[in-house]
Amino acid sequence: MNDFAVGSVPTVFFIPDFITDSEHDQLLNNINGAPISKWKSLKNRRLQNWGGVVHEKGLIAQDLPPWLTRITERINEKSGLFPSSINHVLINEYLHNQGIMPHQDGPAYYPVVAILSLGSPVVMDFTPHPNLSSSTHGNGVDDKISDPGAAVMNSGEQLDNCHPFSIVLMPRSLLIFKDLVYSDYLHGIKDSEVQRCNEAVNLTNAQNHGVVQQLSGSVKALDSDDTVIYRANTRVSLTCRVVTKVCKNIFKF
Ligand SMILES: O=C(O)CCC(=O)C(=O)O
Ligand SMILES: [Fe+2]
Repeated sequence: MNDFAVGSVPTVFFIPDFITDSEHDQLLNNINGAPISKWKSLKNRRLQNWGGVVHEKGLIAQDLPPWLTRITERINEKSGLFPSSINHVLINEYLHNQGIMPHQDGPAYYPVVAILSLGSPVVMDFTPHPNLSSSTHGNGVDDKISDPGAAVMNSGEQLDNCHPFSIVLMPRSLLIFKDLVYSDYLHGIKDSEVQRCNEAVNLTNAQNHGVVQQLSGSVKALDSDDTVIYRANTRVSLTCRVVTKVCKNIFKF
């Protein structure tokens, strides 16, 4: 995996062409073919929850469908970073002007997350927030937003190696982050249609994939010489994780 480490903060890995074009399209077909009742609408995106419900006491597990285990098993094998089979997949769908507020994933999950991207590229921003590491709750399913205003650092010491960074998530790519970045950073996607990526840790790679360009015209909060991505269509992502505690025999009395 070290071949795929990106940026200067350890524990972030990016594999640009993790799946083929046809696997990409098959996944989208399966996702779009799921019953409409499988979608849960949130304020700024909609999602499908696979693997069961993440409950306070653990996962009330349901088997993942074969079209998902095919991919989660490959992620497990290739990364070697998960302690057991991936048992939970959250599928998020974002329209071209939707995003996800900066947040930290809940403590129910083992601190490694793999995000497979489909559809439109987006920029994911990471912001250090060491104060959060021991203070979050929730299951990561709801839009639980940590207050970015609370990101006040009491001293610079802890942050010597911690600075904000961003990554361009191209379709078919796999992002994995863990440990420090999982616990001490917030991650989010801006809800803007044009996203700045001048300093993305994988900019060269994104340029090679032809997903970035120079800003044309003027866009609020962006400079004329900014390198950007234009989100022309919908993005769908698969957030794959391990819920360590699984409720067994929940309906057995
Ligand atoms: O869609 C993404 O890339 C990120 C999703 C995410 O952060 C989450 O579901 O916790
Ligand atoms: Fe997340």
